[in-house]
Amino acid sequence: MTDRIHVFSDAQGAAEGCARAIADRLNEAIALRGTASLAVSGGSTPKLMFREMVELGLDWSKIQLFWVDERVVPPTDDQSNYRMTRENLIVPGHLPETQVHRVRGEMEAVAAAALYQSEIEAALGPEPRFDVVQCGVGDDGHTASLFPGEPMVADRIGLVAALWVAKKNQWRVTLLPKPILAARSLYVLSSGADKAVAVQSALQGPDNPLGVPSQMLRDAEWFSDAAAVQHLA
Ligand SMILES: O=C1O[C@H](COP(=O)(O)O)[C@@H](O)[C@H](O)[C@H]1O
Repeated sequence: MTDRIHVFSDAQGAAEGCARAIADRLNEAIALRGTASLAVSGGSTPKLMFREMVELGLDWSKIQLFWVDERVVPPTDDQSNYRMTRENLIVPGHLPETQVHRVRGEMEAVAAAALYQSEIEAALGPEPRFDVVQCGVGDDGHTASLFPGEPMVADRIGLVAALWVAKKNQWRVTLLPKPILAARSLYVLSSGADKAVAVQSALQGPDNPLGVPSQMLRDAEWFSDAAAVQHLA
């Protein structure tokens, strides 16, 4: 294991470690540039991290919040990444709505992706560099909404895409690798024994980014509990 992998005894510890690292990088960006940008992932893993971020007292008036990916569902839907973030970070942390740049999941997917890209470009320019991108890893090795077999994992030009994810029977909108890998700090939060095989494949498996899209995160900094890294050598 390398020093880029931070291992904690449990999911709460990993979430706190990741939250603190994110907060430090955002505070540094604010001190340097007066503003900061953060793109977060969805699913369920970031909930603990968001609750910790609320406690850290960040100056959200200076932080622009984006998402790594979104399910194309209304913002009130149980599956909405925005809804999960709203419940665990935006409302309890009193984030100003002006700082929140959500994917319009209630729109048709291609139009939602185009609108999201234009919102990113308006905030960060045509070659966006988020101060922090926080990714997750699915138990199948996906990251963002780039699932195994998705050729867009090789795209190094585009910023945002709409894509049909057959295994989820769902449209998604996702950041593409270029803006993810261009982040000033790229963090991965992964916890739980159900992630152990995916984490091992991502970090130490034979090179196969098409089959294991989270391999594109090999140079990122990882925050994991012991269960998720149990197969790492
Ligand atoms: O579908 C998604 O899954 C991944 C992993 O979610 P988790 O709940 O297993 O941690 C997530 O990173 C992504 O944002 C989400 O849309």
